[in-house]
Amino acid sequence: MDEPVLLTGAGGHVGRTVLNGLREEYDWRLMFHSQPAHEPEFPYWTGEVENHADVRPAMEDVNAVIHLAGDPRPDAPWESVLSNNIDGTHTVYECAVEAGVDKMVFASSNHAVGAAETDERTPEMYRAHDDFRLEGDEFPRPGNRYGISKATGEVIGRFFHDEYDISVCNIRIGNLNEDHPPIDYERGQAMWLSPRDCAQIHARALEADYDFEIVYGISDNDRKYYSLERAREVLGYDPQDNSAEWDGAERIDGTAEAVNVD
Ligand SMILES: NC(=O)C1=CN([C@@H]2O[C@H](COP(=O)(O)OP(=O)(O)OC[C@H]3O[C@@H](n4cnc5c(N)ncnc54)[C@H](O)[C@@H]3O)[C@@H](O)[C@H]2O)C=CC1
Ligand SMILES: O=C1O[C@H](COP(=O)(O)O)[C@@H](O)[C@H](O)[C@H]1O
Repeated sequence: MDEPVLLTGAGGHVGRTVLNGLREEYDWRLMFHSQPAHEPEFPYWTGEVENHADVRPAMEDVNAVIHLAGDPRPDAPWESVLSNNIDGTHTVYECAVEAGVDKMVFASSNHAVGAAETDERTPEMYRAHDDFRLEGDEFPRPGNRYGISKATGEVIGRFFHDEYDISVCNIRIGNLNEDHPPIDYERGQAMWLSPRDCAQIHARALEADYDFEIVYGISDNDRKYYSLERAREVLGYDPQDNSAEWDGAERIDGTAEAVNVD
């Protein structure tokens, strides 16, 4: 893709991971919440994603958007997710279609289906021998208000795709909080997304052809309970990492390849 790509939430953890992995690959436009500490190497804008006047100028000449900005806290209060996540995502879509953007990649979350992890299924579903999988075509089942906001973001995308024909890929991101799998946390190891797999799935989502998709964004973890089939089939995603290859913060085979964020 030669045309500019807008990255919202560029200063956050996922944003820095995507940019770090794909810096050379795209003509980036960045959106930050507030003035970044260091001068960015790409054109950038600052502001609130729920504010049309802040977002619209950043969309000019943009072909695709990776929309990450929002409140990422699973325990975020309703007022915050309503404004930052739901209203913000609606405004980003509105500005995108006004500007003629072709493609939106939206940071959805495992929490859009968090309540599928029932007492009956857990903790077995977090273990490698268990073959339960969520495919991505099931009805959302959020376990908190943050999850409601992410499921709503997917539905907002459905509307804008059907009404305005923008291509939409919702990536239900698992856990990208460290550059190694979470320690002593089976659920987190099951949904770990390594930094390089994070960069790859976003690149594939920018390059692939699709109408409206929901895929899971995790590494190829032995413990997984999210299917990677749709991401492989539609995006050509080919994850390189697996939380089972790690012992705590160290790779079992001793290689130190991968994966720093900054
Ligand atoms: N880190 C993870 O493991 C996961 C993250 N996600 C999603 O990925 C996205 C990025 O998450 P992280 O980078 O981890 O969070 P983060 O908090 O590090 O980054 C979010 C960025 O969005 C900005 N932001 C928040 N509200 C804004 C607003 N109203 N207007 C403009 N900018 C705003 C923040 O200032 C921050 O720079 C979020 O949408 C989150 O829900 C989803 C699943 C897992
Ligand atoms: O959507 C998100 O999910 C990750 C993983 O969830 P957790 O319940 O295991 O922490 C979370 O850490 C991140 O903040 C959130 O945005």
